[in-house]
Amino acid sequence: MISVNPDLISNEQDKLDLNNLSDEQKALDIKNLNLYYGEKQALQNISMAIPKGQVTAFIGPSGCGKSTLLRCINRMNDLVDICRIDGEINLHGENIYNKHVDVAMLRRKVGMVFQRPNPFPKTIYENVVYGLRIMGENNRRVLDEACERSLRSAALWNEVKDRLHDSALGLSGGQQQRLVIARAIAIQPEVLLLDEPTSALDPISTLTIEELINDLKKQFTVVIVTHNMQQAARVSDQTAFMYMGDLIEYSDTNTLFTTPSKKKTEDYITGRYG
Ligand SMILES: Nc1ncnc2c1ncn2[C@@H]1O[C@H](COP(=O)(O)OP(=O)(O)OP(=O)(O)O)[C@@H](O)[C@H]1O
Repeated sequence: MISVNPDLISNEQDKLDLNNLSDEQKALDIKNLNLYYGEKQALQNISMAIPKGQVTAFIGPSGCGKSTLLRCINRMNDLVDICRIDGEINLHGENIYNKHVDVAMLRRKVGMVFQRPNPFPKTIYENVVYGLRIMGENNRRVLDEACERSLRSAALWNEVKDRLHDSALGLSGGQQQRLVIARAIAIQPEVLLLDEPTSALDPISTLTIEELINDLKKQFTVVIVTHNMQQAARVSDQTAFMYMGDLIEYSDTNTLFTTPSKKKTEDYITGRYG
């Protein structure tokens, strides 16, 4: 049995009705999304609304389309030549797949952190302020403030404040992953996508990142892909279970792990297949 973080087991009346979120409550609204890699369809008619200021987890067996769906949210799949998408992902009521959408601008609003920490071979400071510099910000005071604020938000400030000008490559894996999170949040995105952010980390670093995720949702909407059901149960407010490109069940995390409504979900969470 998967144990759900008791902090997340809210009263019935506090639960969001995921099928009837108001526009103000929605960070993202995915509608009838289909995705094909060449001939192969990898996502089938996905519709779901992702609430603001919460953590939403995508879970499901390997190859079910979790990362593909996550990558759709900041159009990372545009980089895959054979990929074709129809349907909508609305951010502030506008479909991010509309022709005139500036993808660089979209990725400022929707940041992403990958499985393996990928700091640039630069100093800790330059990693954090990288996005701001690209946006043309060179004011030292602004950069210093953003650096400290982002490192504090990423729970890394105390560990690195005396070596901001050392290479980021000298940090441990867990510190590097928090640095990459600091880099992603320095430009103050609205949504943070985390693609298996702890799968390359040891248990202590994993715990630190999970605690961090809980804090990040005070400032950002977080969407996380995880292989690890316990992790989804610990960190997310709602969970989407996917299977072979279909969204099988999407509900608040407590309900999904304790009283799933679909047989496939139950089989998965009880370990009947993985
Ligand atoms: N670039 C690509 N080209 C062709 N097929 C792809 C590509 N990326 C993913 N796929 C296929 O799409 C399907 C979904 O893959 P995806 O990586 O989204 O699954 P996943 O649920 O994240 O899996 P995992 O947990 O193993 O990372 C799989 O069948 C995969 O082989």
